[in-house]
Amino acid sequence: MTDLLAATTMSTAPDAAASVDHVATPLTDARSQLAEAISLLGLSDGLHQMLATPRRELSVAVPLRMDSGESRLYLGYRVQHNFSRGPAKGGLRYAPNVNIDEVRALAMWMTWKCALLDVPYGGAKGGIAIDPREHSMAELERVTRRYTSEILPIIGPERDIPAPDIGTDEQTMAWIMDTYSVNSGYTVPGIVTGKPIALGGSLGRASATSRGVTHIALAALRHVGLDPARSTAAVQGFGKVGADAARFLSEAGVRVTAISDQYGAVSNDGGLDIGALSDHVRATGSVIGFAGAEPLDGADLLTHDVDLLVPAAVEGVLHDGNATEVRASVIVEGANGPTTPAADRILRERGILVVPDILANAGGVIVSYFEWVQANQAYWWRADEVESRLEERMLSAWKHVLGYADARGLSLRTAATALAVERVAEAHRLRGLYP
Ligand SMILES: NC(=O)C1=CN([C@@H]2O[C@H](COP(=O)(O)OP(=O)(O)OC[C@H]3O[C@@H](n4cnc5c(N)ncnc54)[C@H](OP(=O)(O)O)[C@@H]3O)[C@@H](O)[C@H]2O)C=CC1
Ligand SMILES: O=C(O)CCC(=O)C(=O)O
Repeated sequence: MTDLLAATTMSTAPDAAASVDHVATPLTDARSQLAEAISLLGLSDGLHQMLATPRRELSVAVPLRMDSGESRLYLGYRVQHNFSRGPAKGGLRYAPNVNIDEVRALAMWMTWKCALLDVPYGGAKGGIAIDPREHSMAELERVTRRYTSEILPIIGPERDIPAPDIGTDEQTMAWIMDTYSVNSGYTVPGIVTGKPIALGGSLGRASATSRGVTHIALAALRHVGLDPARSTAAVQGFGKVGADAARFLSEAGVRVTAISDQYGAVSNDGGLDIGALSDHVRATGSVIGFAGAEPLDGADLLTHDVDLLVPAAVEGVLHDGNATEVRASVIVEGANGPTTPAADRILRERGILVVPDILANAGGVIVSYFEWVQANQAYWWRADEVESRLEERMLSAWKHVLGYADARGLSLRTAATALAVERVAEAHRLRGLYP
């Protein structure tokens, strides 16, 4: 067995995992989840090695001329974890702590997400280690165009299709589409998803991840016997996913009592006014100081006394240091990788239902798939068509994962990962790539 798999196996052993959680990284977490699925499915070491290793990855140096005339250099990455079921697909992240191992983990999770939802893609992810808040729009445009030029040889509407993630948005996608199209000599709308509607984006993509999170959250609350209209929720992160998830939950009757961003949190036991909070964030850049709430420590949001917790920010926030303190009955992962394997074990022992990222936040990639299909056919769907097809896919996957988990006594994460890995393994076997 290679060192890679030896390390993976070690991190799944209960004793080792308990003692290494404080050094867990998204990549050790992702590999540990894969190892568990491989062992459950009885798949070979050879296939395990193949699925633990990205098929292709590119590291690029991205020079940026600042508005001041000064030059800076940023590191960027694009990792294509797997494309056995179709083109690689996944978001592009701009954040200061982006690194190759994080991008590898995020790309692997994309592979499982697409397989689980039966979207005909493999998994990819990209990132630049840059803080977008420190840059003007002109600087962000230059850095995006240069990064796109650097990764141009490996992306394409039939190869690898980027989309927004942390720190990027539809404007970023428009610059990528334009740079790619200029190099191709014609307009290629299918090169990215999550682009502006005016450039061939899909109605409903911007809010799709949050809509999907909400469908799953309402189903999960009902599953544990809680009436959403009498339930409370806390949401970590008030960005593209968290803000709309808070809004949709609130519209569905859930009382959202606490919300955080990277600067801290606010709470109101009577329920936060999400519209007013959004106005405050637009005006000030943070939830901090919102007049309709009390200040709350950002870390305390995760252990707030609520029925539903929606982590919708970054990886590894629920770990063995705080999982024993979580008071929610249901956790629905809007973010990718917010729960470490050690926290997963603690939460399961405590009877807390965790709906994993690869199921809960799949709404984004589902509507990205719809957008790609629409762009390729140059035929656009109505918003209600997009939304009803999204709901149908989310709830059908939820029932499938729940049934698989119940029948085998598994957690929802183990069930979802096993179902996804099984589909990817089948694609490898059918294509003759089964070692
Ligand atoms: N966008 C999408 O379609 C999808 C996104 N995801 C995942 O959802 C998560 C959020 O992505 P997205 O909403 O797009 O990103 P955004 O950049 O739009 O928002 C991220 C939010 O997280 C907040 N945040 C960052 N660090 C912390 C922290 N330590 N504690 C609390 N809040 C924090 C940010 O705060 P601030 O506002 O202060 O910067 C911001 O509100 C990521 O894990 C992403 O991979 C998953 C599926 C699809
Ligand atoms: O919409 C997409 O293609 C991918 C979104 C994404 O990055 C994710 O689901 O984590």
